[in-house]
Parts: sequence; structure tokens; C-alpha cells
Amino acid sequence: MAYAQPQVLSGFYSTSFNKVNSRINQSKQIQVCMETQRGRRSMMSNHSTIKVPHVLTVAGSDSGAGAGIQADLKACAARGVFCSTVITAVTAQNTVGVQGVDIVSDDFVAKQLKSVLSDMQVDVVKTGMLPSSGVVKILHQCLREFPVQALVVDPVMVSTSGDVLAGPSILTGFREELLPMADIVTPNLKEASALLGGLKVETVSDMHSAAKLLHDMGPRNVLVKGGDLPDSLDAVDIFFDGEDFYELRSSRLKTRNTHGTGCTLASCIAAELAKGSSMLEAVKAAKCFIETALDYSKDIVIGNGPQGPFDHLLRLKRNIHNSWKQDRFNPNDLLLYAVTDSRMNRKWGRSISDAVKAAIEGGATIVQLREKDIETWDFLEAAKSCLQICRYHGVPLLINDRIDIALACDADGVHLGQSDMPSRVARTILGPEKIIGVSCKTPEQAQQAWIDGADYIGCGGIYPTNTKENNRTVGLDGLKAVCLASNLPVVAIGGIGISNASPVMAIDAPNLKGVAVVSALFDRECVLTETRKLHSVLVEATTKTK
Ligand SMILES: Cc1ncc(COP(=O)(O)OP(=O)(O)O)c(N)n1
Ligand SMILES: Cc1nc(C(=O)O)sc1CCOP(=O)(O)O
Ligand SMILES: [Mg+2]
Repeated sequence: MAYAQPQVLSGFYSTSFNKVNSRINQSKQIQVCMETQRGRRSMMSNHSTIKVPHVLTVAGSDSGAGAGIQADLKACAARGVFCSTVITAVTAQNTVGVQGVDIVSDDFVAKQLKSVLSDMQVDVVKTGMLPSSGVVKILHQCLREFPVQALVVDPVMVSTSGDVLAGPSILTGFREELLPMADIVTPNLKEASALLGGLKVETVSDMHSAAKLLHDMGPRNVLVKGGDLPDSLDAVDIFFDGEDFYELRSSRLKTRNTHGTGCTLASCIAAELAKGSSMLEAVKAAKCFIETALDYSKDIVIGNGPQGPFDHLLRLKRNIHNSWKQDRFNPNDLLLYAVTDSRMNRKWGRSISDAVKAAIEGGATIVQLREKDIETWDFLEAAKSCLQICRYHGVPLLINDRIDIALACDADGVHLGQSDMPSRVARTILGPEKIIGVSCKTPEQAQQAWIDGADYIGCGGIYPTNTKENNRTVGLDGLKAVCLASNLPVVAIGGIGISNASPVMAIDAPNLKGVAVVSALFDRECVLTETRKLHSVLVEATTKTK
């Protein structure tokens, strides 16, 4: 049968989802969003109890923690779902391969299953490595005794390194006992072929046929994963729900860090089902998650073998970048705080990133992107390139107003005003690691900023400014009052430059850590020279006050 060729949509993440109606031979394109999560059911059962979505994984342990139980735990954590574990085997493995397997006895697998299923309100069971037909039988019996909302079967047989994890003896158990109970089965090409008695599954067309034949064995849905398809520029998976075929395509990422993608995909599907998604939504969300995590992790190096793990929680790289810092925020970084302005950069014909680079080379100790009149797309692109420059120099990068941009580029934090997103809300969105600065003109606002979990205060306008319209000037007295009332470090802003920075720094408040400046750096011909000059003034002023 010939199938319509879907086109790959371009974008940040490019997964496309193509419905191929098998009966009328027409195709329909659906864009998969990165974090699809629809059909969420209510988790509140009564006043004080919250039913937490719960996946039980029945799988093997991977000592290298890229796949198996460890991948399942991380995937569920990343998707916001509780995960309990029944361990069927313990493997000694790393990025090179599998060095040993110790199989847990059938009786002890049964014991673990009963412990969890009899007590813990499991929503979805996900299976991975099932090393014997005995384990398949036990699982089948337990699921009859303790029915769950859905069963996701990842028919693990061979590890990514090519090592056999479950022999042919379990094929009958899969075919006769597990697949008929499954809501979805997620084989790769080799597993689909093994389940189908050695049938050739080597092309997209073969994948369609295999999905259909596997569906005939009883699972309600089939996802044949084409990650190993030869000569394919795209990663293509085929989803079949018994009526329609869907081709999921995403551009193939060049990375060695793919160990555990199968386990993770199945766990994400299970997690989304546990949260109440439909099967189609769950598969789409899982595929998007994998794509995001692989892209994020493409350059990380763990182990010396050919297949490394990836970062399910999207945090490892950031921690490495931040390792130059002892603390997540050092108040001394506020000394020379450069705040960008797109109008000024346009006027002087330079890009935002060139302006930031010059300011840092001149001695700026922290940078804020304050881009009031550019498109979101341009803001994000500029933020990404500025972040590279800032990370290279060990200078924190904050984003003015736009929490979404800060999150999207993984900036070090945000600066918020009194009419922006409240800092206590921003803290819940950004988490404890990000830096949050808040603009304050009064002692009351300064106290509130501390209560709300901010890290520093921006106090101004110290002098009149043309950069911010209708800005109230609080003067040096206002600055002093804010500093006195504040438990947080303070940076002064508004009309400050080389000629008047010294009296600001001389107000005798130990928590005044520096000055924030826009026009005195960026509305000048040479940003580097002006920043250098201001830096000398500040160094001299702080030496005097010591
Ligand atoms: C360091 C610093 N302090 C104050 C401000 C002003 O923030 P806000 O009051 O939100 O005004 P806008 O900058 O958004 O116009 C700041 N940006 N940076
Ligand atoms: C962005 C901003 N916030 C202020 C405040 O008072 O909170 S004053 C200001 C503008 C600062 O620009 P310049 O250094 O060119 O005067
Ligand atoms: Mg603001």
C-alpha cells in the first residue's frame, strides 16, 4: 500500500504528526506542541486529599541509569507523575554495553507486584524488561486481580548496545497474554519483527503492515518506532489505533545520547495516560518530550561508550554552566549592571549581542536585556546569543519583564517591576535557582520584595532619566530609605553615569552594591570605552567606602 508522504514542519522542535486515513488515502497534518497535556481530569477527590497520577513500571534496573527503571523514574518525574517500581532484573551496564544480568526470581517479582498493586492506587502499568515467560504470566495474573486504567507494553528484547535482555521464550507470553491486555505496545523495528515471527520490518511501508499485524494480536493501539530505519533523515514512528495510521516525523538529531529513549517514550505515554490524556495525545506529548530532551542533551558527555544517557530533567547542562559560581547569586555581581535598550542599539547600528559583548569586555558584571519594542521571536534569538556570550564570560544574564523568554532560553533570571508579574508568582514559575530582581521606590515595596522571595532590589530613579517615561525620581534620600529598609542587596538606577555614580555609591549603605545603567553605556558611540570608564569610577568609589 502506498502512503502519503508528510512534510516536516519547521520550527523550534519540528515533530509533525500526519494522519494517513487508510480508507480514503488522504493525509491531514497536525502540529505537535512541545508539552501537550489535554484532557486533564480533576485530581481533587475531596477536601484534603489529592489523587496523584501514578504509573507502576515493571522493568529491569540499568546501573548506568540511562534506561530501564531509572529512565522510567526520571521520565515520570519530568512529566509530573508518581512512579512506583517492580524490578524484574538487575543489569550491570554502562555506555559501552551490558556486562551482566541478574534475574529477580518470579516469586519476588510477584511479591513486589502485589505490594504495590494491592495498596497504591496505580493508574497505569508500564512494562519494560520482562526476562522470563514466568514473569509475563505472573504479571498477567496480577493485572487480572488488580485491574488498572491502562497497560503500556514496551516489548524490550535487545538493549541499544545489541545485548539480549529477553530471549525468544517470552514471545509466546507476549503474544498470548500481554498484548491482548495492552492498551498500547511500542516495539522498535527489531522487536516488531521478532513479535511477528521474523517478518521483515525495514521500511515505513513495512512499519504500517507490522502495526496492522500487531494490532491483530490484541493491543488497542500500536506504535512502531522507526528510530533504526536505515537511510532516513527523519525519525519516523507509525501509530495505529485500529482505524487510522499516523506518521510521526521529527528531524533526526545528531547525538550519541540516545540510550533509554524507548523506555522513556513508553513511560511518558504511561504518564500522560495517568494524567487523563487520550492515547493519541499521550503519544504526541511523549514524542515531543523525547525530542526536547534529546536536543537539550545532545552535547553532554557521560561515559566513554558509543551510547550515552540523556538528561530527562533538562538541568545538567545548566548546572555545568553555573559551576563557576559558588552561589546561584552573588550580590557583588550588581556592581556594574548593564541594561540594554533596542532603540539605542538601533540608533548606533549595533546588534544586541554586540552591545552586550562590548559591555562585558568593558567590565559589566551583570546584564539585563530590556527590549521593549522587539518581536518575541527576535527577543528570544537575541537572548540565546547573549546567553552564550554571558556564559562564556561568567556574567549572569537577566531578562526584563518576560518570564517566558527567560524560561525559553534558560537565562539566569528576570527583573520585574511593581506592575509586572508579582515576584512570588514568578518564583513559583522559575523555581528556586533563578535570580529575581524587583524594582522598588519605597521601603514598603522593599520589604515586600524580600517576603516574596526576590534576590535583589532595583531602586530608582535616582536622577531624572529620558530612558523610562514618566519615571518618578526618588533621589539619593529615597535610595537611602530603601536600602535601610531592605534585607536584600540594592542596585541604584536612573540617570546614572560616569559623572554622578560616585555620590550614589557614597550614600553609606552597605547593601547598596552597584549601579544599573542604560544610556550612559548604550547611547554612546563606544560601549566598551564607556563601560571601562564607569567601571573605574565604581571600583574607586567602592575602595573609598571600604
Ligand atoms: C535593575 C533594574 N531596576 C529597575 C528596573 C525597572 O523595572 P520596571 O519598573 O519593571 O520598569 P521597566 O524596566 O520594565 O520599564 C529595571 N529594568 N532594572
Ligand atoms: C529602566 C529604568 N528603571 C528605572 C527605575 O527608576 O526603576 S529608571 C530606568 C531607566 C534607566 O536608564 P538610564 O540609565 O538611561 O537613565
Ligand atoms: Mg518591568
